Amino acid sequence: MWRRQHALLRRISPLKPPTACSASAIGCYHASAPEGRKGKTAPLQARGMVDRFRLRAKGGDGGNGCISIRRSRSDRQGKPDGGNGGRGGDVILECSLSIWDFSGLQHHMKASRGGHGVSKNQIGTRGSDKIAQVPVGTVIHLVQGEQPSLAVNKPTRALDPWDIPDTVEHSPFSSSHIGRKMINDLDSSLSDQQISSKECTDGSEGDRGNNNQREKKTYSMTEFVRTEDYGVTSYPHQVEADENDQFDDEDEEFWEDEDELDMDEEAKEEKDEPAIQFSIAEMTRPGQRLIIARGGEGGLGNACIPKDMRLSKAHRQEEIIRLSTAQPGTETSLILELKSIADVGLVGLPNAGKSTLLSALSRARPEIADYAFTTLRPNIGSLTYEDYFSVKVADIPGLIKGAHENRGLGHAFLRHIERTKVLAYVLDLAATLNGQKGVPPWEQLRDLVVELEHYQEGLTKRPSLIVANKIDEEGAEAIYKELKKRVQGVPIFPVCAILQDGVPDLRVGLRDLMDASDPQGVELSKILVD
Ligand SMILES: Nc1nc2c(ncn2[C@@H]2O[C@H](COP(=O)(O)OP(=O)(O)OP(=O)(O)O)[C@@H](O)[C@H]2O)c(=O)[nH]1
Repeated sequence: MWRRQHALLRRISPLKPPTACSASAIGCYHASAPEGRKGKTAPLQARGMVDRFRLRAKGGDGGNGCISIRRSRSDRQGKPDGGNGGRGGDVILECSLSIWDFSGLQHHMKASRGGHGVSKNQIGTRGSDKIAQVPVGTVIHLVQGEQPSLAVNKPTRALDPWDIPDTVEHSPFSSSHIGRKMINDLDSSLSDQQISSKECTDGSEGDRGNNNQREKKTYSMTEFVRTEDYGVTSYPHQVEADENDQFDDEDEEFWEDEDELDMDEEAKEEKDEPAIQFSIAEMTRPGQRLIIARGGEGGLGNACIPKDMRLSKAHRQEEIIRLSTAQPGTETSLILELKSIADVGLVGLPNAGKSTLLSALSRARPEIADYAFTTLRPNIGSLTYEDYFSVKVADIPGLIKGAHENRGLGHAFLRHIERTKVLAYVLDLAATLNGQKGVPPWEQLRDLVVELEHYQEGLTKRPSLIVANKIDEEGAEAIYKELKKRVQGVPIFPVCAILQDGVPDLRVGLRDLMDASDPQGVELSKILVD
């Protein structure tokens, strides 16, 4: 049990889980106090952000077509009247502004299967889709399976009974034309079977066909898209609830893998790494939808199978069985990663006043307290200028010296500033004042630059400025003067975030930096440290 929880914690956080065998500690980040500031540390709370998530998804299998003969007094020989099976549901990710991280997601998601066809030409129900909401800025890495595709809203042709979801409908006619088209589509999809399932990674042919080709022919409103950014999309077959899914437990193979995944998580992740296709898609706009696993097509009912197939009786029987068998849904294994999208990234040691500054600059109200690691997840605020120019500012949890060795909260959150255009180093002028055993601001700056460079080479070359915070504290003025002497090349703004002193100038400074044609980053050689 502990082993599984341990593996789970390792999976969602790059940090080492607590060593004590306490179930209550699961899900908490172990945050050590920064150097020189021991004593007050954040209480361990199970509210850490989940910004990396491993997800396995399976589309619902299609329902089988029905083979049935309807006889009557006047027609002793009878006519085929078996309905088509319904299509399985899709697993869909939807981008939402109201979601912060992946903590609400399930590691395994499965859409429900389509209903089987029934006699009297009744088609099976379409399986319900499974929709999960993810935050804006979600990047998707493909570990295994099919490329996800975006659902694009396009005018579609008139619905025929095959398209109507979630209903058992009477098919008005068993059109042999439709039947032939479906058979052709089915044949082409079977001949193009691709190896997508886990069992087939060794290159041998698998039973699972790639539904994509057939899918594209039958449904014209979906398109294969890679890493492209579409606007709000909608999907006509959406059904949220999956509670009454009578078929959920049927695919045991899929759920059996859960144990395997948890038990050998670390080993498996390492093994999988080389195969990962990084950043295959990004979800950047609210409402955007991405189909990550497709439902399988339903089998054909014998009413749809044309009589004039020129086959021997035995072969015809075989062919009918083949055509009436539904296709399985596709399976995918993904890693979701959250990279916030902001223009300005606030970086600083814990307690430097980043969250206070964010609340002074914007309407964001992050948690503020006088202990280190109050911020456990990134906060984003919006700074709007008089000309309605808007800048997004991200406040990430504090960095400490040695973060690249997994100290403090480590580098886990730096991905949130990877995309920012401008960096604002928030330095605490009061760290060494009033008997505090903190680090002087120029050393804070050096440590931050080293950590950022450890995370990503060249990151500190971005346009940067320095916020010398807590200028209101006694003795801070002298430290500020010393800082100006010791650091060259970037603008420094003295600020008291708590009273909002110097904040208007900082706003202008940030704007100038965004607009500047040749702004500079912080260079280690231009920081004088004893
Ligand atoms: N005197 C003074 N105190 C400040 C100022 N800005 C912030 N503080 C205080 O510094 C402490 C830490 O502020 P936070 O905004 O939580 O600092 P942080 O950098 O977000 O801290 P982490 O969440 O640990 O990363 C709080 O007690 C604030 O009230 C300031 O300008 N002057």
